[in-house]
Amino acid sequence: MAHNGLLQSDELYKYILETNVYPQEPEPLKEIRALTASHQLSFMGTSPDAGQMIEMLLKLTGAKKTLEVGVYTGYSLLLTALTIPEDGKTVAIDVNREFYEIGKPLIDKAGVEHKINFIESEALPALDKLLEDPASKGSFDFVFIDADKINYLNYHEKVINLVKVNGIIVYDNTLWYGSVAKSEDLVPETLKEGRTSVLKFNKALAMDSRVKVSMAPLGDGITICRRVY
Ligand SMILES: C[S@@+](CC[C@H](N)C(=O)[O-])C[C@H]1O[C@@H](n2cnc3c(N)ncnc32)[C@H](O)[C@@H]1O
Repeated sequence: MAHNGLLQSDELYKYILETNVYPQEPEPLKEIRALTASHQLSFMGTSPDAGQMIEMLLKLTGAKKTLEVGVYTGYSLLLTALTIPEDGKTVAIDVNREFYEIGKPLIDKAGVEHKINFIESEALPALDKLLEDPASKGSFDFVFIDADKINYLNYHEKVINLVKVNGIIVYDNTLWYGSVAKSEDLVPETLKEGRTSVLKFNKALAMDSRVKVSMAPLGDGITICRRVY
């Protein structure tokens, strides 16, 4: 989800984007970002600075088999498909196919659609289905969660069993526009529900011995988890 200025100063964020995010952003990602900019929910798109970190993690871990929950128009999905190897595969779940169809022509143009298995579904039953398949359990190198915040803890309980030991799970929006660090009376009404979910999630994750976590102030916060056992 895009940054809205609460987390860092606009000047600093602009500096980061202009200095090393935009110059390194691949052309297909620039195109999908531009295409999404006119959509009424464009604030939902993954921030390019968070995307840059995801690309680095995918490369560093040599990720070949990945899972994404929350596709929207496909910025993070296209980034993943461009980054994993030619024989890599990514399973992408979203309840809304129409959003995915907006970006799909650019995914096709980039020639990476053969790496993508898009599943149109509510995420929890789709994850349960994956868990029923012995070949999926503990098999994913990398998981990206970027859907409804209220379910983050539910998603965590599923994907912790889908990702490999030492595999990575990245959660988006874990600083919720910077609202997590503000007292509730200063938080706009529209952010309160998400803030409550994110606060609960962040606290639970910090106590979870199955993962080691690192929170980074990219976009409006990403939490990077490594499955320990
Ligand atoms: C923040 S957007 C994802 C942004 C995307 N990662 C990108 O790079 O542009 C959240 C997406 O999650 C999907 N979503 C929300 N709740 C969901 C649910 N319960 N199950 C599946 N998808 C869901 C929405 O349809 C939306 O497309």
